[in-house]
Formats: sequence, structure tokens, C-alpha cells
Amino acid sequence: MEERNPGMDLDLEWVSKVRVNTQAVLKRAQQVQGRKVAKKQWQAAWLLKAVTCIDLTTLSGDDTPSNVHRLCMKALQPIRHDLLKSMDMHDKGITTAAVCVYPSRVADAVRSLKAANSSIPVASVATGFPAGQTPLKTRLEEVRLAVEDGATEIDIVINRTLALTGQWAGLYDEIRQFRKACGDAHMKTILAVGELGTFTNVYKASLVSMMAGSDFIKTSTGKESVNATYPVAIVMVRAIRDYYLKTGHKVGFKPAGGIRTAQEALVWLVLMKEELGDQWLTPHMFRLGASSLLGDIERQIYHYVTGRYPAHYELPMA
Ligand SMILES: O=C[C@H](O)COP(=O)(O)O
Repeated sequence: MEERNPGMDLDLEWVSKVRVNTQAVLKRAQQVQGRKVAKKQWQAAWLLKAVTCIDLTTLSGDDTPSNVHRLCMKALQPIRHDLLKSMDMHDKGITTAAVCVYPSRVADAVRSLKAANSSIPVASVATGFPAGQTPLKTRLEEVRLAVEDGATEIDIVINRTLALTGQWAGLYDEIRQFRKACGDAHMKTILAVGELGTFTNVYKASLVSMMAGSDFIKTSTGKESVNATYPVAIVMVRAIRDYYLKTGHKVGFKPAGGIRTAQEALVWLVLMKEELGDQWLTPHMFRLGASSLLGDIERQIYHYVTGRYPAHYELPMA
């Protein structure tokens, strides 16, 4: 991970002055989406890069120790060995960036990865994920328990009520407390952008989260009706850029929710490269939060290596 963002005193003047130009954001997002991602021969390498940035996620009511174990094994070997061998990448130790689970499943994931001698981090969602509508005391306790069980990354959700009512100092204070409860664990702050109403709120919530010491800002829980979209990402990465220019601290970015295709993964990489540069194109600074993306990436790599799709998957990437 990049050096921890220490945060700063809440700069309410900066936060209150922000106005986002919606038209400019939409135009820029359209440009990024329309980019030819990379020449065909480079696409497989880009897809492998995307794999190394995935927080491989299961966040279901029916999660059990066994499906969490399978998730961990997939995280350890996300792409079939024979496919990697054909690309001369079999000895590169390609894994996903982390696994991401509910707090009650952290111990299962830690056990599975430890048994496999792996140091892949376990991320836990916390603070009343996904809605965040539980008392502060229990949200804080949830963070502490997940860390105690071995999570080294905590994905907190912000209190949308505070953001929607413009209580930025209150939001800052809560996130500060989560930061403290995380201890040495890295903190990713989920804005749940689909519930923030305006781009201006998204920008303000991004700034406040970074000022309060977040190591990453993350778009969504995957449970809102609108999750990771490119326009919202433009707003968030520009907030990251502005925060960096002001403080010298690089905060990471994690789009999450509804990211399912290899093509989308490539667009996210392009967006990061064009908006923040190569320094943000590493698992330390960029994560894709996804439960169902890996399958499509593997199919596209299969196509790259064999020239055809597996029998159960006929649709080519656009
Ligand atoms: O934090 C990650 C998201 O919950 C994953 O969302 P997804 O299941 O739509 O990929």
C-alpha cells in the first residue's frame, strides 16, 4: 500500500466552495468510455493487470466458510495455469489484490489463506454495510472486531444522512473515528454515490473522506440501484487529484458494484491512466471491487490464447 494518508483538519471553506460542472463531467466520461482501449495484442496484458487489482468479493446472505474458501482459492489462482503458461506469465505469481467479505466471514478467509501460505489481504466491509443505518457505537465495534479477526483492510460506508443534510463536520468526525478504530488496517471509504443526489455532494463527500484519513475512496456497496458509473468516477478521481495537489498525499480509488465485463475493466484502467496517470495503475492505488468480473476476464484471455471462446461462452468482447 501507498504511505498512509494522515488526513488533515477539515477545511470547510474548501468543501463549501465546491461546485461541479455536470455537463463537463458527462462529456469527459463519454470520451473515456469511447476510447479504443489498447491494441489487440496488449489487451491480454491489460486484463492481467486488471486481475491483480480486483478485490474478489462475496457479500451474500448465504455466504459460508466453504464458499469463502473457494473464493480465496480463486483469488490465489485467478487465471488457469495453462492459459498463463501460454502467455509466459505462469511464474509471475498473479493473484487478485484482496478478497472482500462480510465481517462474520473474515476469520474463515484468514484461515483459508493462511493454510495456503498466502499473504493476500482480507478486506472486510463494516460500519453497518450497506446502509450504515446502525448506531455509531456498533459501527465502530464492527470495525474493531473485523480487525481483531484478521482483516487488514476495512471498507467502511459513510453516513449518507450526514452527507445529504450537509453535516460535513459530523461526517468528518465519524470517519475520523473509523480511521482510529481501523488501527493499522487500511481504510477504504464507500460513498454510496447512487444515494448522494448530486455530483457536487459526491465531490464534497470525497474531499471530507480524504481529509479524515481514508486510504482509498470507493464508489459503491454494490447494493444501491446505481453503483459505479464513469461520470461519478470522474468526479471522484478529480477530487483525488485536487487533494494530492494540495497535500502531496495519494489516495487510492476503488470503483465497485455492477462491474462484470472485461471490456468495462479495460475502460476503468484507461480512466485511471488518463485522469491520474500510471502511478495509480497499481493494486496499491487502484482496486476493482467485483464479485462477477473474473469469469469474463478469464474467458477473454482464453480467447486471446486459443482464438476461440469456451463452448459455454460465445459472445465476443466488443
Ligand atoms: O464491494 C464490492 C461490491 O459489493 C461488489 O459488487 P458486485 O457484486 O456488483 O460486483
